[in-house]
Parts: sequence; structure tokens; C-alpha cells
Amino acid sequence: MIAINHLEFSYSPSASPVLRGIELDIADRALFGLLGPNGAGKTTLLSILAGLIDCPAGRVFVDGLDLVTPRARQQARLSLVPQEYAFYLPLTVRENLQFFAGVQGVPGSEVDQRVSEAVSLTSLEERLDHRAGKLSGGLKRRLNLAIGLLNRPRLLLLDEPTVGIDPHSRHFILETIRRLGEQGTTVIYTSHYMEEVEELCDRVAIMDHGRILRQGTLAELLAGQSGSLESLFLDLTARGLRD
Ligand SMILES: Nc1ncnc2c1ncn2[C@@H]1O[C@H](COP(=O)(O)OP(=O)(O)OP(=O)(O)O)[C@@H](O)[C@H]1O
Repeated sequence: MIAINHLEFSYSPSASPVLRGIELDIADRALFGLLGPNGAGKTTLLSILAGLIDCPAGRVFVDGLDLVTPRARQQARLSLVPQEYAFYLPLTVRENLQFFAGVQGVPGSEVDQRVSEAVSLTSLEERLDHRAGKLSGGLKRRLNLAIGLLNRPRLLLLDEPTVGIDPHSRHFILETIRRLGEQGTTVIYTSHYMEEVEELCDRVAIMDHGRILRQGTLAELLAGQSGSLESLFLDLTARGLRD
């Protein structure tokens, strides 16, 4: 179980808060969708969970373990797949995976096994010796995901993992995430695509301006609503353009 308590965060003392009293409980093995317009604070929240940004105000617990230290985060087996491609374009798929296995502290004797598991989950076998920079957008997204799987995560944080790819690649990535969920991985999934979240996630939170506006199962969120998740989202986030 992940418990996020009272998270507050600003990028600088003079800037407006980006996260304002975030409270979330996420059950083990959940596929949890986090929706919000541009600038709502989703990436900041994931970055804090992954330890990329220090957040002195508030606490995050995974199974009662306070994530404040890197050691606790390692024990929690947490992995973030960022929105941007987080690998080296001149290296091959295999070289990237071997390199990032080392960065993540996978023991040398286990690297081949972990690389082969990640490649198998993302069906990259045929591309192992291709340069990352030459891959299509969909394959680059799969490599980004494969790197995030090298530590066999219990908690996988996915920041818009299907942006900019064709429907086949998107379907493949969604199926992979569903399979990971069935195997026991807890997933926090941010996306702008309502239909993906409706299809994949068992619980959903909608956030804006650093606050959680609603959370619950899809049925709970839509109870008493005449419209879809998208119309609820637009109503809650005030239908304004953000950029
Ligand atoms: N490194 C940074 N320094 C200062 N402000 C930042 C930084 N990163 C993000 N912000 C600001 O924090 C707010 C939340 O941004 P964040 O990227 O977390 O939102 P988001 O919900 O992930 O948006 P998107 O859907 O566009 O990715 C925005 O106002 C953004 O401009």
C-alpha cells in the first residue's frame, strides 16, 4: 500500500505551490490513473515519489516504509519511466539496457537475465542490435519502458508512456502494463488520454493546480453524472485552455 500524506511543494520559495496538500492511498497491485491538465503537477508528484526532487513537506510510505531515504526507495523497488526518452541515442538497445542495469545497481552476474526479461516483456528481441536513435517512436517508448523494468519494480511510475505513438504501439504498451499489473506490479499511470485510463485503470484521481479534486473507482467518479470521464474532467478542471 502506498500512502501519500500532505505533500506540499514549490520549485522556489517565491513561486506558487505546485503541490498543495496531496493525499492519496494506492492499494497494492492497483493500476492507478492520475489525470490532470498541463501543469497540474503530475510529473512533479511522480518525480518526488521517485526521489528525483526532495520534498521536505509531507510523507510518502510504501508498506509503512518512509520513502525519505534512497535506501527505503530501493527496498520499495520503485521505478520511474519518464515522459522524455531517457536513453542514449547512439547506443544500441542492448548497450542501453546493459548500461542502465549497471546504473540501477543490478549485480553484474544478473545483468543478462534482467536485460532478457525486460526485452521479452517489451518484445524488443529483434531490435537488440539496433541503434536507439534509429528506432521508431513506438519502439523508443518500448525501450524507455524496458529500462524501467530492469529492477523488477514492485511500483512502476509511468509518466505519459504513450505520447506521440501510433495505435498499434499504444495498444501494445497498454497490454504490457495490464500484464505487469496481473503479475503483481503496482502502477501509477499519468495520461491525457481518458479512454486509456478508463480501459486500463481500476482507480483514478483527477488533479489540477496541485490538488487532488476527485479520486475513486471509475464507477464512483461517474456515479450521479450524466456524462463521461472526459466531461467530468472538463467540468472539474474548468474547461480553460492551459497553454
Ligand atoms: N523545474 C521546474 N522549475 C520550475 N517550475 C517547474 C519546473 N517543472 C515544472 N514546473 C512548473 O510546475 C507546475 C507543474 O508542472 P508539472 O510538469 O508537474 O505538471 P504536469 O501535470 O506533469 O503537466 P504536463 O501534463 O504538461 O506534463 C507547472 O506550472 C510547471 O510550469
